[in-house]
Amino acid sequence: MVKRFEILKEREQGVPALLYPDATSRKGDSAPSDASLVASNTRLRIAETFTSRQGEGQLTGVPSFFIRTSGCNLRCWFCDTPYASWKPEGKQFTIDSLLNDAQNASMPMADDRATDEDSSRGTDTSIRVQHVVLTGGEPLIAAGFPELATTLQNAGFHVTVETAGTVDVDFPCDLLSLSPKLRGSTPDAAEHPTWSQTHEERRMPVTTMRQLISRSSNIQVKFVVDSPDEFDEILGVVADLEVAASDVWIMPQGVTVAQLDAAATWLAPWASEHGFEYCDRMQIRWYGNRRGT
Ligand SMILES: C[S@@+](CC[C@H](N)C(=O)[O-])C[C@H]1O[C@@H](n2cnc3c(N)ncnc32)[C@H](O)[C@@H]1O
Ligand SMILES: Nc1nc2[nH]cc(C(=O)O)c2c(=O)[nH]1
Ligand code: SF4
Ligand SMILES: [Mg+2]
Repeated sequence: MVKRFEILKEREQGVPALLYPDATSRKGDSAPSDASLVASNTRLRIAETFTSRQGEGQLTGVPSFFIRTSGCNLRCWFCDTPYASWKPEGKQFTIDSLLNDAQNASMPMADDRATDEDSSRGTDTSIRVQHVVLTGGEPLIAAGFPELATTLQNAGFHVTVETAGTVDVDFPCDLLSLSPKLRGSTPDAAEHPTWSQTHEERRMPVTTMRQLISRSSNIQVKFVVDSPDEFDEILGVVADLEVAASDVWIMPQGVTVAQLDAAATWLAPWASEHGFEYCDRMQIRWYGNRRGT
């Protein structure tokens, strides 16, 4: 099921996690385009768009254009983007304008987002992005989402979808990044009685997740772990989803380097024991917990 990407080979060989060493290394001079792409005036509520490096999972390091839809059907107490869930913000964007923004997205090699590897290249060349990450909030509940994913893919972008996987929506993507929500994600019942119950009812529809997985050519299943009390639930869900251990990524709950470092001491060895990948949240280490990174 897993499609291996060049980036993976590069990472395994210790080569800097960057797909395009210079601006001329990709096909053509401009961003991906396709005459057959579907033009659309459909609008989606978007909390933010930004260009950054993928910070999590199998494509870590890859320059990407992020589109964050606003609104979520869950309420994780730890949600690091409350402006797309608890208190959704954002304006309506047409699919056309999002495609246009993705096609114009580039990352200066020498800006403050550059990694040490980039700086050591001694270049200030900009690179265009070929990867789009559709995230949220919960992207799958946004009206027009399948059309957005289709449009971006038809235009030549590699599309990653970040989702909690609670609704059975059919959409195209190149990487399904599924993050099932464990019981530790449920908000406090006394503080949020309604959302606590709704979240609990919605968070783990295994049959729906299996459907999403069955339609995807490449997957990663990312569990956010706040405590060792969640280990048994992870093992149960991995068995129910029937996914390979190598597709499972164990990610610490946390938005500071101190939290990530503390969690790694007890979480990374457990992941390794079970043959799971460990998912450090590199964007926190590169940029801090800043909106738009
Ligand atoms: C904000 S969510 C949006 C996509 C979707 N709603 C979901 O949860 O997968 C993007 C990613 O951030 C993760 N995440 C959110 N808050 C986090 C936190 N405090 N610590 C670690 N990961 C977190 C989610 O599990 C998911 O993998
Ligand atoms: N750099 C960076 N990488 C990410 N990978 C998944 C993200 C998300 O919020 O879905 C994310 C994000 O917000 N920033
Ligand atoms: S499912 Fe994702 S966006 Fe929704 S509250 Fe949880 S972490 Fe936030
Ligand atoms: Mg994020």
